Amino acid sequence: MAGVLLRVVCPGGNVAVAPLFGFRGRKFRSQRRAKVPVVAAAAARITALSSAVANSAAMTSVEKVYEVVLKQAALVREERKERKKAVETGGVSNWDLLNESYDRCGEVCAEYAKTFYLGTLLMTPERRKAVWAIYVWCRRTDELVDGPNASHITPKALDRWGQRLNDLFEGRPYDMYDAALAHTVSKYPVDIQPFKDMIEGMRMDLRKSRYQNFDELYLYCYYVAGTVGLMSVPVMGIAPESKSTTESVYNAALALGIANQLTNILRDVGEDARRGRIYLPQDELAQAGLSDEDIFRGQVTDKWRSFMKEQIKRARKFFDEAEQGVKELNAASRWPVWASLLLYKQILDAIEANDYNNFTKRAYVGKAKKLVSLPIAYGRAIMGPTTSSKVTEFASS
Ligand SMILES: CC(C)=CCC/C(C)=C/CC/C(C)=C/CC/C(C)=C/[C@@H]1[C@@H](COP(=O)(O)OP(=O)(O)O)[C@]1(C)CC/C=C(\C)CC/C=C(\C)CCC=C(C)C
Ligand SMILES: [Mn+2]
Repeated sequence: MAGVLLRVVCPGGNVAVAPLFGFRGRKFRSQRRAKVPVVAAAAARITALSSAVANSAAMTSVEKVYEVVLKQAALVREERKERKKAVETGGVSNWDLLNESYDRCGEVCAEYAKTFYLGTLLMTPERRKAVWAIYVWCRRTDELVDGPNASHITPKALDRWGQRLNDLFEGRPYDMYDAALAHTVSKYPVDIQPFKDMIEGMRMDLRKSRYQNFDELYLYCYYVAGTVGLMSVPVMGIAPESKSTTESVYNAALALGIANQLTNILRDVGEDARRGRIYLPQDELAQAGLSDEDIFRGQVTDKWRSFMKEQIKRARKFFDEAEQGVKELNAASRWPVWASLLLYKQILDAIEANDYNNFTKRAYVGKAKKLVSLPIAYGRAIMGPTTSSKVTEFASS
């Protein structure tokens, strides 16, 4: 019987291995996917194309990332066709332990990310648990380079984290948190690629503290945040009545991640500079007559205001692109995603309200505005997919 073994490191270091849940004859998604040769062929063709093309140095980051989006969309599109019935959830032999794993993920999400947690409470219980599991893995990955032990992290440690990810996707989770994600990826058509790419983003954070141009910054934003969008779409679900191409929905999810990360960078300029990190593109700083020293000095000048206005304008463009895709999501997912989008986007308004002083003032959205955003998000969420038929599905054959 294929099963998920929970490897629990006990006090004193010995490892207990407990069957968490056995899938009676069930194949894990990665094994099950082999049953769908079309998916493997589509993915192989796109991988071959993307690796051939990706070798050409001329590819921009947007083109490189779009290759990933095409592959993700192809995988999900084929799974949607194959998934004739609701995903069976049987075969789990220890629901209590699994539900405790999900509950622990929910506690971490509530503790570390109140805004996202608020969004997940607007979801169906099944989707909420899956997003909690994804959130915890993302947070743990970010904490490797952003958390209290960041100074000890090495590329080798990231290699081990990547191996642990492979094990998780193959149904061998290391701990309770991994077990929740192992169940989530066996239940939803979530692919491992965005998770691997997020780890690549952490490698980038280890070796890079400056970004020469927006092409470099875009790739970083894809790695650490656009990936979250790609991870989330299979769980959020695309509305059955949507006429949009899968690629366009994935592009919107990618755009939301990019928009969030750009906003995060603009919010944390002072905090990041104090850690010796400047994510803002060097060429754009120079064009605005600004230097790293201006950022370390932390003075709000007219040059800085003018530079920040352009940066905020670009971040808003990515939010606008993301908004095109939210209405294509499953009805049950639109409210939390609208809420999360509107709340994060308002950080840009807060930076403007602070007269662009993101050196010493942390822009945030107050409780009143958060509360007002919920009914506004609900009103947006009622609007469903565009009914006009769009470009036919990308010909993956
Ligand atoms: C309801 C909802 C949107 C849920 C998504 C929750 C989720 C899985 C979030 C993961 C966030 C995370 C911890 C990622 C690790 C790397 C990281 C820290 C990314 C930055 C997030 C901000 O974290 P925080 O505010 O805590 O910042 P600090 O670490 O304190 O500096 C990021 C800015 C990226 C977050 C990216 C997203 C939430 C993208 C979400 C996109 C979707 C859900 C796609 C929706 C689909 C369409 C079609 C639009
Ligand atoms: Mn962080």
